[in-house]
Formats: sequence, structure tokens, C-alpha cells
Amino acid sequence: MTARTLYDKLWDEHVVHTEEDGTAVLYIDRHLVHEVTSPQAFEGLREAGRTLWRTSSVVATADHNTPTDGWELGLDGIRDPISKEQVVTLDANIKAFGSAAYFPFMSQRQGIVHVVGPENGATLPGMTVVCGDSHTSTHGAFGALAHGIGTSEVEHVLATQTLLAKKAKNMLVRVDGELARGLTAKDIVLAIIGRIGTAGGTGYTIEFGGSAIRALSMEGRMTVCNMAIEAGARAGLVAVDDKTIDYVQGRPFAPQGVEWDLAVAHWRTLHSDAGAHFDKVVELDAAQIKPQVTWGTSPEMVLAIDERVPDPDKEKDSVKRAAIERALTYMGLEPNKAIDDIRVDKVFIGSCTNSRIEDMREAAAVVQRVGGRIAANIRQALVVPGSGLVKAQAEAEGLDKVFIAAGFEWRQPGCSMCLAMNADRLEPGERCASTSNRNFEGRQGNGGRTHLVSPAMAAAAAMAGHFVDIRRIA
Ligand SMILES: CC(C)[C@H](C(=O)O)[C@@H](O)C(=O)O
Ligand code: SF4
Repeated sequence: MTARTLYDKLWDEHVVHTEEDGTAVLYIDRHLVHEVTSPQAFEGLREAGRTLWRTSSVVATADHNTPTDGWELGLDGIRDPISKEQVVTLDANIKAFGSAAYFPFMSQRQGIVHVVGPENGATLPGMTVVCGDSHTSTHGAFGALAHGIGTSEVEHVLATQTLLAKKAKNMLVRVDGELARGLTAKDIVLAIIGRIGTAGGTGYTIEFGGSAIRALSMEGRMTVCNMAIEAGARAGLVAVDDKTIDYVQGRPFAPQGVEWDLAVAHWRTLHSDAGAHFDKVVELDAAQIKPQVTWGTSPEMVLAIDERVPDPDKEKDSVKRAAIERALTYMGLEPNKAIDDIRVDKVFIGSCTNSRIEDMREAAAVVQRVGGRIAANIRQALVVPGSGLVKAQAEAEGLDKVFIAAGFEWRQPGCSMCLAMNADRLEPGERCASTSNRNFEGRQGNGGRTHLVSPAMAAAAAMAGHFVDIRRIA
């Protein structure tokens, strides 16, 4: 048999039918649902008089619109009427159509859908996983074929358990070697995007491999796959190994007993075969990666902490020069400014990229190591765990106390300041060190300025008031 990539295997296992033009009908194992992209899909089902094809595939939660404080007010705490309606509508739809699990607003296991899925074992190796959300790529960390879909596709999957899809090409991003102290998965993925650009992965499914990826925890692998979409690839993948299987074992949705043994035997095959063909291979040396900070309005506008903001006058390509000028103006930055000279107003530690327990630990460790309180120029420093379970675990470890003692706000789970869909946002002109994944204009609030960094770098920026080289602290 010809050698196949992990992506080839996952694809082959789920294709129900392929048309002559290559359009395939793909069977979907897990459908994650949140309140923003599901209302019209359920409405479509209602209008057509349809029910769910397989209720047991649906796992739902509310995350984008939910407030991260004031929970004692209940639904009244959601001030924006459209946000509130989406949360209430999800409740009604899940009640009417059913699901395998629903973690509603304020329930103990509520959280960001991409944190909730894996931690409940709803995301398993070998699955096809979809959600009406571009960061569904996160789940590829488990050796699952996972990608975002649009609202009309959400309806299609709810009704038929299948999706029309065309196979992407195979790309391997291999990161070998050892990271410097204090560096994390976030630095790896930002460095990858800095190298290949936000269109570098367009048309591909990216498998992340190499010793530096192997060395990452499942949390770290999720951080990397989360941002595959920011590199243009709808899906990212990491091969299954012992860490994957250990992480999954014992979670509520994980198989048990004989089924577990059978599943593990299958999961052990979920890696690319030796000699499998990749259409494109990119290699990075982990030892060369430095702490990463984005300076502009696209994730590919990223530099190392010891570099300087670009000077448009040095750019010969007029299109690129214009893009740099525009980004610098929006970001309120002077050309050639040293990255570690950039002062921030707010700090956000959270989002589906970096709100898992390991992220909380890394940030808290930096706060403890530096000691004292957040810098005087920091107007607000938010720590937002990705789920109620992450929050409970962090509190059991006393991390909340570390943050609060230093002047951070310890919030309830949700998407929070990752995007301006709830009360957590930047005011015009405010500058934020953020552990999220997008730094587009207005992403964290109209006129807000986002610098994407790792949790450790964000915590260090909160303590210093400006970006600092985490290697000096770690
Ligand atoms: C609201 C949702 C559709 C969107 C996405 O698809 O990613 C959001 O989660 C984001 O991160 O921009
Ligand atoms: S945390 Fe941010 S990136 Fe993730 S799903 Fe929510 S809004 Fe999208």
C-alpha cells in the first residue's frame, strides 16, 4: 500500500462518496456548536421540518457573547440585546433539538468551545470535528480532522451528518530542536506564521511535526493547531502519541473498557507513514526561535523581542510599503521602535489559543518570579480561564490568588477580550498585550491595538508595563 499522510488517512476513513470533480461527502463525527453561528442553522431545520441526524454528535456551549463578570445578575448581565438573544436562542434550540452535552451560560463546565471539547473528551483522535468557528483547527492537535464551517454548513451537518468538501494538499511543518527557556508553543506558531505568512497554508492541511512539536504538551499542541487558520490552513494536525492517549483517558466522552482498547489500537495508526508524500515541507529550528511579538494588524506582522518595528522607507515593494505604513499608523507606532520599548495599556490572558491550565500556570509563574504588582501604566490586566473546569483547577492550585494579589482581574470563562462581542474590550487607541490569535483592526474593540504574545510574555508585560524578553525572567 502506498504511504499515506495522517491527513490522507483521516480523509479516506471519512469519505462517503466522491464526485468526479473531487467534491466529496465527508462523514462528520463530532459537531461542536456555539451561540453565534447556530441560530440560523436551527431556524433552517425548523423551517424544513427536519430533526438532527445524530443528536449524540452535538456538543454545545455559549462562549462568545457571555460576560466574564457579574454572573450574579444572570442573563441580565448580558447588556447587549443581540448577544443576550443569541445565548437564549441556543438554550431554546438545544432544548428543542437535543444534544449529547450542553454546557450553558454559567454552568460549571461552560467555556470556550475549543477548550470544552477536548477537556470533556468530546474531541477524540481519528474523528472529523466541525464547528461554525474558524478556530476549530485547534482540535487537530488530537490527530482529528477538524476545521471551521459556515452557518449554512452547520445546518447541513445538523441535518445530514455530512459535509461537502474538497481535499486539501498536504503540508508538513517540521520544528526540530529545543526551545530556549521561557519560550512556548505560542512562540513556535507565531514564528511559523512569520515564516510562511498568513496565506502560506492556503489550500493545505498542515501537519505539525518534529521533535519540538513532540515535546509539547497537548495544551501546547492545541495552541499551535489553533493558529493553523491564521497561517491560511483550515486544518492543522499533530500525530497521535502517548501524550494524546494519556490526555484523553478517563474524560467523560472517552471510550471505556474494551472499546477503549480497540480505540487505542486504532489511534496508534494515526500518524503519517514513513515516506508519505507532502506537497510542501517547511522546516524550523526551535533553538533559533526567540520570544515573538506581533507589531501590526496581521498575525504575520511578527518580530522577535530584540527586533525593531519595520521602517517603510526601507521596503522597496510599494504594496508592502503601503501595508507597513497603514499598520504602523493604526498601531500608533514609529518606524524603528524597539519592540521592548512598546508600552501597553491592557493585558489579556485568555482565548482558545491560550486559556488552558498550562497557560494559566505559565503566566502565574512569571508573575510570581517577578514579584510585586502590575506596572502603574497598566489600566487593566484580565486573566480569563478557557472553561469552568480550567478555572476550578487553577483555583485549586492557588493561581487565582497569585494573579489577584498582583492586581490582575480573575474572570469567569468565555471568549472575553479576544473579540469585541461582549463587554470586555479595548477603547480606541488602547494598546494590549494579548494571548489571543488575531490582531486585525478593531478586533479587540474599535481602534484597539493588539500585540499577540504568549501567556508568559503577556504576564511579563503586565509586570513591566512594556514588552520584555522572557528569557531574562524564565
Ligand atoms: C464568531 C466566530 C464565527 C469567529 C470565528 O469563526 O472564528 C470567532 O470565533 C473568531 O475568532 O473570529
Ligand atoms: S476565543 Fe477568540 S478565537 Fe477563540 S473562538 Fe472565541 S472569539 Fe474565536
